[in-house]
Amino acid sequence: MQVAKVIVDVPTSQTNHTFDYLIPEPLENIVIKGMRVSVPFGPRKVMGFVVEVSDHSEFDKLKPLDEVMDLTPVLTDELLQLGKWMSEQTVSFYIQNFQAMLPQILKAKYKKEIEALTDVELPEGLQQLFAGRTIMDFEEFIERNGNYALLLEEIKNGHVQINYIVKSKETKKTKVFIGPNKEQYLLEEAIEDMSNRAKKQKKIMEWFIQQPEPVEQQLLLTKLQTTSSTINQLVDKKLLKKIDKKVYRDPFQNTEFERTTSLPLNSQQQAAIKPIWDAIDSKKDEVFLLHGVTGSGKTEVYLQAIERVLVKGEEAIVLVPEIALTPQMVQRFKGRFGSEVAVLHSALSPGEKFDEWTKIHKKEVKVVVGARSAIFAPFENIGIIIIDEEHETSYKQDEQPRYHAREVAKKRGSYHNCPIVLGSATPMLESYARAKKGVYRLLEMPDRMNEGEMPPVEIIDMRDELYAGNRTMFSRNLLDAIKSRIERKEQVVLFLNRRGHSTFVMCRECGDVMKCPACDIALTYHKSSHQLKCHYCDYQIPMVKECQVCKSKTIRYFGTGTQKVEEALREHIPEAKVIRMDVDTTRRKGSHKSLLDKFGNGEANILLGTQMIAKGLDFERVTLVGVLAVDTMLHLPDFRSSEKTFQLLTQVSGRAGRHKLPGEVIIQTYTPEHYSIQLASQYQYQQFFQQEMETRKGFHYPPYYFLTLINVSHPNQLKAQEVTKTICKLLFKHLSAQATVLGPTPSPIVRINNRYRYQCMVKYKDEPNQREVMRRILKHYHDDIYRHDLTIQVDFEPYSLM
Ligand SMILES: Nc1ncnc2c1ncn2[C@@H]1O[C@H](COP(=O)(O)OP(=O)(O)OP(=O)(O)O)[C@@H](O)[C@H]1O
Ligand SMILES: [Zn+2]
Ligand SMILES: [Zn+2]
Repeated sequence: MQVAKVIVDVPTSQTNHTFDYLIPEPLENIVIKGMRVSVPFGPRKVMGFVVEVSDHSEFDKLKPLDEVMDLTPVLTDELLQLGKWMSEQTVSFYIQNFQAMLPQILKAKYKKEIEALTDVELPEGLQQLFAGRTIMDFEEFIERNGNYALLLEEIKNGHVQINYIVKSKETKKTKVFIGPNKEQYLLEEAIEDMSNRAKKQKKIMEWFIQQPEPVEQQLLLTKLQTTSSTINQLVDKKLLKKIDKKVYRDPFQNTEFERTTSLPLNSQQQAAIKPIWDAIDSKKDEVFLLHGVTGSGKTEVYLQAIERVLVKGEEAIVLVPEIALTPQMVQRFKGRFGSEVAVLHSALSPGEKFDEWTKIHKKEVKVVVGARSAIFAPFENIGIIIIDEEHETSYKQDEQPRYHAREVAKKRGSYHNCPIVLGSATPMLESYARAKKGVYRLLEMPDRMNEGEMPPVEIIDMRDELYAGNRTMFSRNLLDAIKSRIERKEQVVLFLNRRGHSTFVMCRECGDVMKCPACDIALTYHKSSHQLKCHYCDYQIPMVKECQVCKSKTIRYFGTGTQKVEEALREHIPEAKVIRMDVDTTRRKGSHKSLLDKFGNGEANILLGTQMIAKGLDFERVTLVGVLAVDTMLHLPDFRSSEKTFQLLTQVSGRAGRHKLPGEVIIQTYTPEHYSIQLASQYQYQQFFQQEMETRKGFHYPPYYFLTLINVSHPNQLKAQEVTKTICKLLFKHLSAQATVLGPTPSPIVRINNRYRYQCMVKYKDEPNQREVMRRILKHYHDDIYRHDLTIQVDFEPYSLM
């Protein structure tokens, strides 16, 4: 008897354990760990993951499982273990974690087919079923009682493969390839016979004499500037032939990647890479923090570390934040490692994502470059994991499972005995503190690659502009500077902060921002009740009519959009050609790249955009970076707002003067004295670190304390509040006396979709049993959650406090 222990796709706290199913005889030894199966569950059939196969069960009368959904496991042993660990860490369901590791498409309904890949005779049992076809439905295989063992064997031998067919436009693409239909000397003869007028035809023929490999028709058309009718004429003459080829959907198919080779490293790069190489060679799961200023050559260090890994026959994962996963970034990895690289990010269609994942699964690639979820790449021989811009908050998933890619990376690192490299110009406070304590190994690259200085930063006090009668969003200096770049045919990057619209209130005379006396957090203006509130504690006051400091009546809420800025630019500098990049202009697929290409080609003077232009861009002619409204970020109700502002300013400034032309940065602000702005303008990471650490210590924030945030929501306000209150009480009772439990407090956004939201925050040093307590709380509310529309979200080490 064989029994499959299955985690079923029914995410509730009462089904969060394995269920036993009998493996029917024909599937014995076929069903193995890591495969998905279809099983009866109550009246339904559901999908489930096999996490173990055993020869006995504590239960009698087992139901048999229905069908296998995969013939090769989709999750490795390591990933199964990892999923279990993640579910414990994040207090989420096992099924959520396993699902999170797979491409979306595998969660949808799809059909499977079996494809014979060879002309060689297959074993009889299979050959019969195929009956001369190359493709057969998997359903048919089951109906006709096909032999699984035989099929598996042939999959292993590479003679057949399973294709997943999704009933939509996401199916595998076929493409028309053109290739020679005759041997080379016959083609040469044919050319001789052609009339002189057939120039176009000759050109194509010459191409295939040079290189006889079939090429995609589309590529041929663009390369040779020819037409499909010309090609068809040659096909009709039987000189060329058309071949239908199944191809992976390759999002970069039309991009050609110039191959690059390793650059000789300079001395600071050498010093940084040496310990990484050592860890690779000695298979040590050390965590490195590579702190290198913008333009210091971190990416080259990554590339050469990966090279070392590939030479050993091992694999590499590189994580890049979504918005930094620009064509320029992809280019650098594809340029160095070519078709060894798979790229995973959210702009890909589900089908494209699946194809990239399949390449990894089939071990056709050795390197994956991708956003957060690429950390689950099903490699089995990892030699290094690199996390670029490690301070980015997008590495934490903000829905269950709320995992942080850095923590998952460390876990995988210790499984594979490989180093982890965290890179940043502005490491997260937590990371730098760990490096200082020796938990991570610190590698510093303080100088820019081009020997250049960091571009000088000028801070403009917008209050002075106001006094001088300038009520526009551009200071006089910024306008002049932009005009001079346009004259000199240089380029400008204008950055506008998108986050934090109209939430905080500031005096335009003296720049004072209203803060909570107990939390050091900007108060948030609530339009509905006309109040100012603190989102960490209960403090609230009516909206003020005049500034508390200078008594001026010029109190304003903050917020401007990119569109407004574009209009204003047109008004003040009519001759400027502007490319605007924001959520609106980049919605269409490929528009991100085409806008950047346009800018790179010099088709515009100014690139105006939000967060998405702050990172990774490297344009030679950009000599001026302007920052329009940093204040919106500085005063978000978030204890990390100073840190985020510092990081952002440093990143944006890093876009200027990266090559031969010297750069300049202009920051406009109403609070020029703020230490984030001051220290960012002087590129003083160390001082910033020290000062910010003091603040965090004083207010009991990370890295001195850990936080846990519990968010409760319900359509009935009283219910949400009551539940939160009870949770606070329970936590107070069951956690140690060292933990502080704050709340219940209304969440910063009190109502979303007619649901009221309350939160409770725990600050603690060490609470080993808090996860157990949280699980018990969730279990306690099981009924309310599944029947009465209550949600409780638990977020350990939260990044978003909204
Ligand atoms: N050893 C080297 N020799 C010559 N040029 C180099 C070398 N290393 C890097 N460069 C070049 O220096 C420039 C900056 O390097 P890179 O983009 O890797 O820096 P970075 O630290 O990743 O920057 P950022 O954090 O701003 O993205 C690039 O144009 C890169 O090609
Ligand atoms: Zn004032
Ligand atoms: Zn407060």
